[in-house]
Amino acid sequence: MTTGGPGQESPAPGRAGAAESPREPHERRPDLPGAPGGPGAHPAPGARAQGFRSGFVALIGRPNVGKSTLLNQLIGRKIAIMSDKPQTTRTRILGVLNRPGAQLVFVDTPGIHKPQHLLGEHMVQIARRTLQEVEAVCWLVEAPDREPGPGDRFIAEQLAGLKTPRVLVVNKIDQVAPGEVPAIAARFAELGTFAAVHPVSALHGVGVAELVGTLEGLLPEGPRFFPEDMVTDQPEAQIMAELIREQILHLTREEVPHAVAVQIEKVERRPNGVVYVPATIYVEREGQKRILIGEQGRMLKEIGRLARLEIEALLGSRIYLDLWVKVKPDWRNKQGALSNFGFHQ
Ligand SMILES: Nc1nc2c(ncn2[C@@H]2O[C@H](COP(=O)(O)OP(=O)(O)OP(=O)(O)O)[C@@H](O)[C@H]2O)c(=O)[nH]1
Repeated sequence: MTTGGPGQESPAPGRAGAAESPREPHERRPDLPGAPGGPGAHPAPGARAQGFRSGFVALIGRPNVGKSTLLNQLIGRKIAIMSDKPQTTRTRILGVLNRPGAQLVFVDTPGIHKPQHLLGEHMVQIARRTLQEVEAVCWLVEAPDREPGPGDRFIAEQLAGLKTPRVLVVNKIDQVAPGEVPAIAARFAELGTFAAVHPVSALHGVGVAELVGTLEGLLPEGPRFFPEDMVTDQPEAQIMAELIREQILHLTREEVPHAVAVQIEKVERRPNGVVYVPATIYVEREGQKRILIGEQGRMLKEIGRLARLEIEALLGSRIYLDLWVKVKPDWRNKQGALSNFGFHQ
C-alpha cells in the first residue's frame, strides 16, 4: 500500500503541472493534509482528461456512527481503525478512491461531540474546520437510533450555514427491519437539505457503490490530486500505531481506552526479512499501566499478538513487535504531549 510521507499534516503542496486548473483546492484549504511533496505529488499526466472529476468529501457524524468503517469500505483497505468505543478517530485521515472518471478524496473526521478535555476540543475543531474545506459532505447517522437525537441536531446546526452539497447516509441498516428504513431515513432527512439520502450498511458494504455514484456526480471537474496508487496520506508508522491502539480499545474498558496513545519509534527491516517494530504505549496513570500489562503480562501479550497479525497484513511481511508501556500523567490535557502524539491544530 502506498501511504504518505512522515508529514501527516504537511502544508499545501506546490502543484506544478496543474497551474491552469480552474480550481486550486489545496490553495484554498491550507489545513488539509495535502499530497506529500516531491514528484509523486503532482497530478498524473493525462489526469485532466475531459470530464474528469475530483474533490474532497468529508465524512462527519456523531462518534461511533461508523465513519471509519465506511471509509475502509469505500477505499477497500483498512486505513482507519474501528471500534465499538466512541471517539476512536483522533485526527483526520485521508482515503483516496480512484475511479475511471474521478478521484474522490475522503476525509474521515473525529466524531462531533461536546468536548470534555483538550484532546476532545482538538477533535471537534478538526471536524468543524474540515467542513469548510471540502467539495461535499457525507453526514452519517445511525438507523438503529430511529430518530434524530440532540447530537444529530447539534451537527445539523453546524451544517446549517454551509453551502457545500451534503449527502445524508443512514448507516447500520442491517440492524433494523428493512421495512423500517424509509421512515427512519425520512425522519433524519428533515434535519436539513440534502442532495441525496443513502441507506447503507458500512459493515457489510450494502449501498456503498450507490453512495459513491452520487458523490462522484457532486464533484466538480478537476485534476487528480494524488498519484493513482496512493490510498492514504497516513504514514505507515501512524497506521501501525493505530492498529495497536485498536486492539487496546477492543481489549480494555472504562477509562483505559481513551487514556492511551501509541508511538512507534524507528522501524527496522532486519537481514532475515523480519521487520522490527518498537512501540511505546502511553497511559496517564500507574493503575492503567497495570491493567494494560495484565497478570503476568498476559494482557500486553494478547494486545501484541492481535496487533502483530494486523500489522503483518498491512506490511505483507513478518514483524517483531516490541511493546512497552509508559506513564505520562494527564497527557490529554497537555499541549506539548498532544503535539508529540501528532495532534496538531
Ligand atoms: N451492525 C453494524 N455495525 C456497524 C456498521 N458500521 C459500523 N459499525 C460498528 O459501529 C462501531 C463504530 O464504528 P466506527 O467506524 O469506529 O465509528 P466512527 O464513527 O468512526 O467512530 P469515532 O471514531 O468514534 O467517531 C464499530 O463497532 C463498527 O463495527 C454497520 O453498518 N452495521
